[in-house]
Amino acid sequence: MASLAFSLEKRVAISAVTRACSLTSIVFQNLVKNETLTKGDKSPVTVADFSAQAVVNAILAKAFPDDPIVGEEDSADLRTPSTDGLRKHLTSLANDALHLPLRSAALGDDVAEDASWGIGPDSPVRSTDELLTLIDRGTYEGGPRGRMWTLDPIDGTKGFLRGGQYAVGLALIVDSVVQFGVMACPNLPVSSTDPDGEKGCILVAARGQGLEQRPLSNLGLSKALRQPQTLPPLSSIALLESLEAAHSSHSFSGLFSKHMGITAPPLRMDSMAKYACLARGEGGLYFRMPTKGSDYKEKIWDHAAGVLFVEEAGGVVSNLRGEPLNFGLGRTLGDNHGIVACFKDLYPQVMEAVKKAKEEAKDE
Ligand SMILES: Nc1ncnc2c1ncn2[C@@H]1O[C@H](COP(=O)(O)O)[C@@H](OP(=O)(O)O)[C@H]1O
Ligand SMILES: [Mg+2]
Ligand SMILES: [Mg+2]
Ligand SMILES: [Mg+2]
Repeated sequence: MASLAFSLEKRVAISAVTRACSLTSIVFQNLVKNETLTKGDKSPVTVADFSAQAVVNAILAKAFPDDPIVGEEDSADLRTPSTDGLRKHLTSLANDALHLPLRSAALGDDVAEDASWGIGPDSPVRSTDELLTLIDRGTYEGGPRGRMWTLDPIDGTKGFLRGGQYAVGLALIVDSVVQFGVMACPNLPVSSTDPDGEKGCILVAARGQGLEQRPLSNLGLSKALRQPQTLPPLSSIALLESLEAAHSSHSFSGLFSKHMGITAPPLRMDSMAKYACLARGEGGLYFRMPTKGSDYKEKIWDHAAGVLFVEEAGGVVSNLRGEPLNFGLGRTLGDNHGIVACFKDLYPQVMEAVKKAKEEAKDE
């Protein structure tokens, strides 16, 4: 990334998501069962989701005080007497992450942190009330105009709980277009060709400036990423999809794969790490189809950074009608017509197979 566009956003965002990851790892190692709540929509949320949102929002609030934030979590469930213990734990986790030593320019100027963002050992201690208020900075409604951040403090909470893939995802949207994004994936192998090797990476992209990856263990080590430029044979393509059958129809993706001529088994994993994998050249295709009868609307924080990564890596993302995803409709992507992301050259074939799979599904 040679250009200076979004260089401050990049330093701030890397600082924020890596500090959030330090606390999610600690929580995973000491996971206390009664610190996982079930939300109104029946999905899980843990003390790590809330604390990570507080940390990222605290840093954004200092560095970009005028920018609104569309974040997944809010503090309502934390303001009841039964969550006293959880609130206390959140307060210590968030303060510990914000007080970690400042990372200096020795790592490289583009990741050097700044004490004016309210971080480092000398930064103030935040009270529980302040942290709950910071979580609620994420309640912005979104919309078509202006600058806004969108944050998923833990994407793939189910993956996080089972020791699988999860991500901390943060993106900057300007006038409905995702311009900048970061994604930290603590359980993702640094090298796709060495699945048993070092795990934990952060991917960063700014529109028009490409995609890069750094190991979480050494933020100074940046590597540019691009999808392979030549279309791989269909026999080597695997479809990336949710592990959770309730999040994406596995039966429809099976039909679709048949019409595509994909023979490899699907690559199922939790979270937006699927976008990171695709952008790194793994799989070749990411597919998401609402289950029958579902009225779920996709959330902007689940897709913003990932869509930018795939586009910067030379791929294409659309809904299953062939329309681009619209990040200017509010907190959701609007009516849910599924999502597909793939190599550009593969896209016409993909849309043809979607059409055939839809026709076949109609007859079932
Ligand atoms: N019925 C549903 N259909 C599609 N996505 C859903 C869903 N219920 C929850 N999700 C979203 O799926 C995300 C996880 O993505 P994936 O299925 O690719 O692992 C969840 O993010 P969180 O874990 O941040 O809540 C949640 O936003
Ligand atoms: Mg959630
Ligand atoms: Mg999510
Ligand atoms: Mg989440």
